[in-house]
Amino acid sequence: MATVGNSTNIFWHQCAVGNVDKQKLLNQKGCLVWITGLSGSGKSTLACTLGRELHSRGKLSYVLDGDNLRHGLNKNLGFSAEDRAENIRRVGEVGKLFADAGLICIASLISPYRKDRDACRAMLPDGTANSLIYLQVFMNTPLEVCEERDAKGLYKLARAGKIKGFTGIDDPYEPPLNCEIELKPVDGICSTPIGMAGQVVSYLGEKGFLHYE
Ligand SMILES: Nc1ncnc2c1ncn2[C@@H]1O[C@H](COP(=O)(O)OS(=O)(=O)O)[C@@H](OP(=O)(O)O)[C@H]1O
Ligand SMILES: Nc1ncnc2c1ncn2[C@@H]1O[C@H](COP(=O)(O)OP(=O)(O)O)[C@@H](O)[C@H]1O
Repeated sequence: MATVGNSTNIFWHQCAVGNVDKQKLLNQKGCLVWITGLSGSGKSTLACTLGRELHSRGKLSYVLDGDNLRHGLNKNLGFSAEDRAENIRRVGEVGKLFADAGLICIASLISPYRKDRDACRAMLPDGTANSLIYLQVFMNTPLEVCEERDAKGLYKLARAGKIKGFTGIDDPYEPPLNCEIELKPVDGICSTPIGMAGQVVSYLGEKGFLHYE
């Protein structure tokens, strides 16, 4: 019997089929690939391209996109630091469930605060002994490039003061200190989405996530 948060007198029910069985079934290892970066840095594009690349290799993945989840699961949250923290916490918990189901879960959220991202990392075990793992990908696209792209016109609105608390303009973004993969332009040129997804696929392959033995 346990007390967790505001839940008292609760019990953990163990199921017979565990995450190792599911990973064996799928011949892959469950994990949470967490993509962080500014709005317009290319997170969603990378997430979807990575999902497609994995699918073409017969690997099951699922994309949790911040913008999309705010249409449902997280529609009661805004962009205050507290709401962003709750947004990241919920997506971390959902990502953990997908990873537990044996999937390569790909989360793409701005997730501007280091402590919120680190809290998600801490939710998943450290990857030893076939356990689940959290891998952080930093889309280190400079603000000038994101603002120049301005695919949704939000930077223009933020600069005009019509959106308050916009990340990178009048709200903070804390770059990761401990990411597994950093993707940034070389000599001012961004790699293609397929090139970036290829880097992540290679990393997953090298670390043994694309098969189970
Ligand atoms: N104030 C403010 N700051 C940043 N972004 C804003 C804001 N208001 C709306 N948007 C839109 O919301 C998308 C980011 O949602 P996230 O859930 O990823 O944000 S966070 O992780 O909780 O910070 C973000 O999507 P992306 O551009 O895909 O990052 C924007 O479309
Ligand atoms: N690697 C890339 N090179 C050039 N443009 C890109 C790249 N990745 C994404 N884009 C473009 O940048 C814009 C923002 O991409 P998006 O994936 O929506 O970013 P985010 O999810 O971080 O807001 C889109 O117009 C997209 O086509």
